[in-house]
Amino acid sequence: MKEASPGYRPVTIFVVVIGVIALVALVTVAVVQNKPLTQKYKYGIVLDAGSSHTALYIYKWPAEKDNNTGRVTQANETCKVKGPGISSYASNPQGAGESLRACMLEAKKFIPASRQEETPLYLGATAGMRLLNMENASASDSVFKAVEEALDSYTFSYRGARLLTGLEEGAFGWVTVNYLDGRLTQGQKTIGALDLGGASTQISFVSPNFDGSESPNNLMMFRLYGNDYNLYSHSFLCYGKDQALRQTLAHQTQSGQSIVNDPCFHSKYSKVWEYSNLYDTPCVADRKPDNSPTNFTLNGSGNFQQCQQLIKSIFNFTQCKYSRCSFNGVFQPELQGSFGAFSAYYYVLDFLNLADTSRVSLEKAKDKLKEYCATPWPELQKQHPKTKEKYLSEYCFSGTYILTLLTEGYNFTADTYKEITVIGKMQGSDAGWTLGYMLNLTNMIPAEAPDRPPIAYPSYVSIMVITGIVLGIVLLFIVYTHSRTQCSNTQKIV
Ligand SMILES: Nc1nc2c(ncn2[C@@H]2O[C@H](COP(=O)(O)OP(=O)(O)OP(=O)(O)O)[C@@H](O)[C@H]2O)c(=O)[nH]1
Ligand SMILES: [Ca+2]
Repeated sequence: MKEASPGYRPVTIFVVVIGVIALVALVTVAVVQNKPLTQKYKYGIVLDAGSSHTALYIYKWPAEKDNNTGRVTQANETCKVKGPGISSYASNPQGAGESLRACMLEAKKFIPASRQEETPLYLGATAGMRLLNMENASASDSVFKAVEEALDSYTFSYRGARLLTGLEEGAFGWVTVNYLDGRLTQGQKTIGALDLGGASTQISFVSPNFDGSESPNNLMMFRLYGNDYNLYSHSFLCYGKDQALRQTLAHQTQSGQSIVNDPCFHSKYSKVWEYSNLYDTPCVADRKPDNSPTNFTLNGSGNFQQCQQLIKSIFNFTQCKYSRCSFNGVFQPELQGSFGAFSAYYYVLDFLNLADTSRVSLEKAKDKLKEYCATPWPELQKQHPKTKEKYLSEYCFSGTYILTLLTEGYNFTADTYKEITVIGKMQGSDAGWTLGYMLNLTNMIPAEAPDRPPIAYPSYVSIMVITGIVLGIVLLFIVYTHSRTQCSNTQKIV
């Protein structure tokens, strides 16, 4: 007798083969079709022509998705231009253009040749050039012209060099930190931005009751990813840390003395300043005493409290024509939410180990600074042999200035001080106005939220795979039961 075979008929085998092929095809198409292509990048360059120095930033983003959210990051280690800021080249404008050469060549090496022609290149100048423009407009024009000629000579797509307004500088810094922190796409709570430069300082934040009606000059309106923001921002020219220091020195040299005992510098520290040099800035020029000697000698006395008193003297708290003010009669709405503080806030507070504000309270910061300022200069030099003398000598002043600006100037309290995060880099990108500036000029932050596919890519693939497998099982089950029925029918007939 012949053994009972399963009795698969050719048609059944055909159906199974087709089913398996369809299943494999379904899964393959789902995975292959949606797999991201090998990543290619586009690039953008922004030069930050600050008062103290110029820095070059290269940004990159995936080539296929210009408009995607939160995908632009800094691509390079910041290239710092050797020498001073471009505003120092007033008497040699050509030198300003030439000074950018080394960083521009670095950018040429970094960005693939095939991408260079389409790479936008911007230069934005801030407070140093604002001051030069006030002092000598034709000199600032010449510097801009020389810089433009230099930048236009490279293969990149040069899009202009211009002076940012203080409002733009503050607002783009705010865009940068909120973009990097992923707070813009879904309309999450934003964080305020605190930027401390050499010549100016900015504060920017969203406050619920601020609509600009009381002080329209402080309003920057944005519509980003479908959300509206009324941003408050103010830039204090002459209140960056270098110009603030000059203001304190001007305050102490009003009678043309030849010796100044300065509490913001360490005991046994001494430095000779030329009067003509100190007063060579519009921030203090009109206060230059008559008949002053050529020089004065600054001798440090290292006293935090006295230093704080001295710094307070450069703020004017007496007049305010608004419902509330920070200082110098400038409107400021009530502080709101958390803040990110960068640039010199970071350099200084990080060096002084005061950057972690959740651990180092305002009171503790003051105590530590008191002790730090009281350290004699020779001892400090021994402790930090590698730190640049200029930076090292000024940390007592700078730290005291920061705490005074925040508390007396902007009205931060012990409680709200804890809400300040001191930021160096965020997701690998430096915090500062440059990224926000580029995102704005390249329209990379859409006003409306981009249309997203209803299902995210990983979920889509999972659904396709699971559905395919289920279909396969159902198919096999049908084939199996079908062949069983066939088999028993055959046996019955036999
Ligand atoms: N300690 C320290 N200070 C720095 C460093 N880099 C810059 N500074 C100083 O910090 C201050 C602010 O620097 P930046 O933020 O570069 O200022 P800027 O952009 O040139 O000036 P603005 O045009 O006013 O914004 C200046 O007084 C600089 O001299 C650093 O690495 N360490
Ligand atoms: Ca700056």
